[in-house]
Amino acid sequence: MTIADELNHSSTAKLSIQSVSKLFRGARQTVSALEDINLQVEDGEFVCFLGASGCGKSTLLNLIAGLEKPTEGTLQTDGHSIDGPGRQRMVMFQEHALFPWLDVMGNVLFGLKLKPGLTNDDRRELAMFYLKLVGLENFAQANIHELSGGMKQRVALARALAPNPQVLLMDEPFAALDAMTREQLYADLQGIQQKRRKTVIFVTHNVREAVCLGDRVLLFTPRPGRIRTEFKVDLPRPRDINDVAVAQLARTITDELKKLTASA
Ligand SMILES: Nc1ncnc2c1ncn2[C@@H]1O[C@H](COP(=O)(O)OP(=O)(O)OP(=O)(O)O)[C@@H](O)[C@H]1O
Repeated sequence: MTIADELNHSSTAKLSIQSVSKLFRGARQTVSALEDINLQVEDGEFVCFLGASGCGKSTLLNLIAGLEKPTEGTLQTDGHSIDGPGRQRMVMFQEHALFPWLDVMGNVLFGLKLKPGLTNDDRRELAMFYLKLVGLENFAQANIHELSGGMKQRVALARALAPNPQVLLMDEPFAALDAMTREQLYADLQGIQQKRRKTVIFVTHNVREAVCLGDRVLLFTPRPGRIRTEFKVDLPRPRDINDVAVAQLARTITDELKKLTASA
């Protein structure tokens, strides 16, 4: 791909998960982290995984990332088997996992290191494009320790987006931030998704966050981890987390989650 292709075209892919189970076998016990997971995610769809601790949300995200292998079943993007990590599926974690010895630009460039067919100037242009997208164009030379928590997560987002992955995997990316910073990031993330549409899997415990961001919210229950039901979110965008309609749907989902967890 040329730099023009990179800038003008945002890659995305369908995700297909069929009959996936995951067992963690330990010396003393075996944990059924996921059982019989079937899921189709459309090109450019934003899907939130919601559920209590230990119901397998992160395990499923790690399987999609290729960081873990399923015990049974198959995972594919656009018909291609997922059998290891790759730059088509980038992960963003709760802790920014940035390199403190590199500046902001260096961190975003790191994500582009393995991208073939680009000159160093191309890579810098791309990195700057993504820093602008997350509102950090004036901080390219800043040190990581000079940034606030929200700014660090913006750098992590720019780094994850820069290789132009088909799928963006976000594991509670805003959980450690204060409420006001989070609200700003909800708005920004929706804006970014409008400009650079990706297939997004977003893990959260926060029901309102899921309703604010997701096209679809999947509810998980534990032991064994299963997807029990789903809600389509048809509210207009951009959504505000304090909006009455968001709060109402969040209430309905919370009630359902409580029922499911009690019966699990
Ligand atoms: N590497 C591992 N080895 C053994 N057990 C594991 C491993 N990873 C996860 N588990 C177990 O699998 C189950 C699902 O864990 P997972 O982290 O996927 O849940 P989760 O829904 O993401 O939880 P949380 O919301 O707390 O992050 C849990 O019982 C957990 O203890």
